[in-house]
Amino acid sequence: MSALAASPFEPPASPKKGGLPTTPLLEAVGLTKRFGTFTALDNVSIRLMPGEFHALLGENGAGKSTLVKCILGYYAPDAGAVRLEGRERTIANPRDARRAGIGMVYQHFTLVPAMTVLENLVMARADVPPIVDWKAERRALQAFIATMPLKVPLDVPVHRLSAGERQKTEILKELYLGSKVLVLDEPTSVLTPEEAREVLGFLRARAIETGMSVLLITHKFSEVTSFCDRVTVLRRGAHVGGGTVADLSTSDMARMMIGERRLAPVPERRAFGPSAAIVLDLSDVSAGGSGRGAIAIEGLTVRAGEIVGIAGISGNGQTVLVDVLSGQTPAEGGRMTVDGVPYDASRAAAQAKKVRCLPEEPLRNACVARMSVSDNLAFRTFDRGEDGRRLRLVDRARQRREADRLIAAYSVKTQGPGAPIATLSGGNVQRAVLARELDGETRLLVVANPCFGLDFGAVADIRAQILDARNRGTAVLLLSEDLDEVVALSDRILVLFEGRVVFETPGGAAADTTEIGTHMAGHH
Ligand SMILES: Nc1ncnc2c1ncn2[C@@H]1O[C@H](COP(=O)(O)OP(=O)(O)OP(=O)(O)O)[C@@H](O)[C@H]1O
Repeated sequence: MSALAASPFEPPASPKKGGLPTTPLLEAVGLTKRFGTFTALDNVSIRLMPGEFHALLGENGAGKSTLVKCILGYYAPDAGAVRLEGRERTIANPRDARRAGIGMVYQHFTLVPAMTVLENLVMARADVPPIVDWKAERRALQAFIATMPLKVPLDVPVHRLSAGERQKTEILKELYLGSKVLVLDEPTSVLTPEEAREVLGFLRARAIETGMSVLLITHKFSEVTSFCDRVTVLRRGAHVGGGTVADLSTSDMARMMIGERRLAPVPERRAFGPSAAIVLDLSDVSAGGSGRGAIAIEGLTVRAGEIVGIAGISGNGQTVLVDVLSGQTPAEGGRMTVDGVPYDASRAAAQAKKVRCLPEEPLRNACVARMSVSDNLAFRTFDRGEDGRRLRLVDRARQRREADRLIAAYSVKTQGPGAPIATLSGGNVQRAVLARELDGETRLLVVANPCFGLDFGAVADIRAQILDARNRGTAVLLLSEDLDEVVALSDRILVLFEGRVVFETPGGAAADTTEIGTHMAGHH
């Protein structure tokens, strides 16, 4: 690593946490990371003071994950250094980071599903003895948990926990392991608004109390303004601004993130009367056995030119519903039709009926990670000619032209159509899959959490695309854990609770979110 330059920082934020040391707990100076000829991180510096809650903002692909992966030892930076409490430290791998007291909570869970919370927490320790004294461990852990306002059941296997409980367990694990610097990658995306406030409020209080520093990667300005002291903004791999949150408005931060670029305007809603054709019709559809997440849907219809939003806390049947509609799980009973004809969700039926599906976690569920962006964009059409007829040989040149067109039309940030899709940032994988599924004529579109992990500019783009599809007459079934999104996009909202539709209400301004929330929580 290069010699350290003087750090390019303004003086630390106001000394409101009197008594805390003034040496930064962690300082990354001039970090640069290249992938081939592409510079993902260009001379970026960031400083975390003890007790500070620091937000890391930037569009999808700005370099946020690359920065934290360099700090945590997943990547070796090409230049720059990391200092801990004023001293330069080489963090060559994640284990070094753990030893140095740097922990991270990822968007995706890292707990072992079959093990209990207790087992997960104990086994995560760097110094697990060969023979574990479970009684003593339990006592120690119980004493630790008793001091924590976040509660999780110790003896329940992780796979039985709700998404919110798992997220809390991940955070407790980091605290139990004694992390002094905690990096959180969009931790609230799986939490209800209430849980999000609970978790962030708790961490903020803990930072002030213990001097721990928190680095929060987020796309939600409300989390920055409510919980964070300072912010660092990245754009195209470079540090483009930052400062004390109290001195910045959300439009200041937005401008740092995207410059003067304008957001996609919200398309006007075209009126389709109540007589528009019913496209999707489910009656008495059951699937998923009798366990958690199973569905038993008496009736659900979506008409042409209508967005029907499914609101619900995750784990109430959304995944099984999407799996049934996309042919991943067979329905165990009931009847499913598209345009009045029985529908079995096979690839042939989906193609014939122009049904498209965007599952959640597209990199895992809708892509082959090691294949190129171009191949992934072509999955739906690779064996079809321009006239839709089946081809015997794949037309590579056409596939490449199509990939170039989709990459441009949907602003997918990639080093080129030949790059493996796994090298794209999370938000850009989402854009690529949406490009594939939204392009062309669509009769029925099923989308699950379409804006998960997207920056605010991308959210505006994607929502506009979904509304445009509706205005062209596509029937849209939108499943989202983001209630604001369901309300904003839907013509009609259904609440899914324990696999059943328990409530129906119009969307938009007419929707009463408190009433919807009550039904989501199971109070009918
Ligand atoms: N292993 C890799 N190989 C090649 N390019 C990569 C690799 N990892 C990241 N990149 C590129 O570096 C850039 C920064 O990606 P990064 O994941 O850090 O963005 P991000 O700000 O975390 O985005 P998001 O908000 O979408 O998660 C992107 O253009 C991405 O394609």
